[in-house]
Amino acid sequence: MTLETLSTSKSHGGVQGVYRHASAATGTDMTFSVFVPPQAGAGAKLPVVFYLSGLTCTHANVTEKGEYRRACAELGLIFVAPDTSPRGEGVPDDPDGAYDFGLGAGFYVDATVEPFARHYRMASYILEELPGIIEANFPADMGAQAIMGHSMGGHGALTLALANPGRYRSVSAFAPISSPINCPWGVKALGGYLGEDRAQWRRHDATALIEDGARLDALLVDQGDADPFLAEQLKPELLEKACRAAGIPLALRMQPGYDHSYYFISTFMADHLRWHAERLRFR
Ligand SMILES: N[C@@H](CCC(=O)N[C@@H](CS)C(=O)NCC(=O)O)C(=O)O
Repeated sequence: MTLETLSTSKSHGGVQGVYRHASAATGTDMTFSVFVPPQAGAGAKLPVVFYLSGLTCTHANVTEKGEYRRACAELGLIFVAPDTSPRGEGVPDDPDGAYDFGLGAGFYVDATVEPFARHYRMASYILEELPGIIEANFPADMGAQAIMGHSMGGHGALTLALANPGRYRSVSAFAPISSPINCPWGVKALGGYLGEDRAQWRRHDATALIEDGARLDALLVDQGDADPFLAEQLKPELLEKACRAAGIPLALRMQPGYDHSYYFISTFMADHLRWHAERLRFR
């Protein structure tokens, strides 16, 4: 596998890069960004935080607006930001070009329904292929991985962590889709990618996974109370109820006045990275 370097720039003493490769998982080229902090070098292996973005995003949204580099440089964290779907020739999109399905909206599942099953394999990409590429090309300690995400990416972070115990040492989310089987974005996406057998959907729903026995050691979630998607799509109360019943320590911080944007995310990004660093260091 050849990794093509699209750009590298020094930042906060480290290196912010953007890279592209031919993906076996998706059958397309995939682009991602990586920040390597200044602690790299002399054989040091550093913990890795994977950040999964939300609807309409590429790697670029968080890379340009997430304001994670200062904290990663202080804490010695590698920060990896993948794309949210396959893209390119032959990759099917939403039939109406809607923003909430298809391109920019892979939902971090492996699709089983045609015409999406061929390329839309974001779960395999995030869980298997991308970590292998990070391990082979960056000074990463793959025994110290964390995952976080926003909105659709918060759903991705939660579900991938819940379904793969032991893989990630810590999990956090900004405004996650808490229960896709109970909101319009999720019903459309899971139906479109997985078909109408709703029993299959539960394996891709954080709240349902917890109800069905999956566990996390702890969970940090920030949610703006002025987020326009809060009541109809995000529904943190469902996640809160499931965590309470399961005894999962959830820090759900309702943030007054904050919306769904990167102005919100960037405000609390350093808090999340510190929270991850504490759990990545002590093991
Ligand atoms: N109003 C948005 C809805 C999608 C949206 O808010 N996407 C969030 C993630 S769910 C986002 O991060 N957008 C890109 C950005 O703010 O840079 C649109 O129609 O494009």
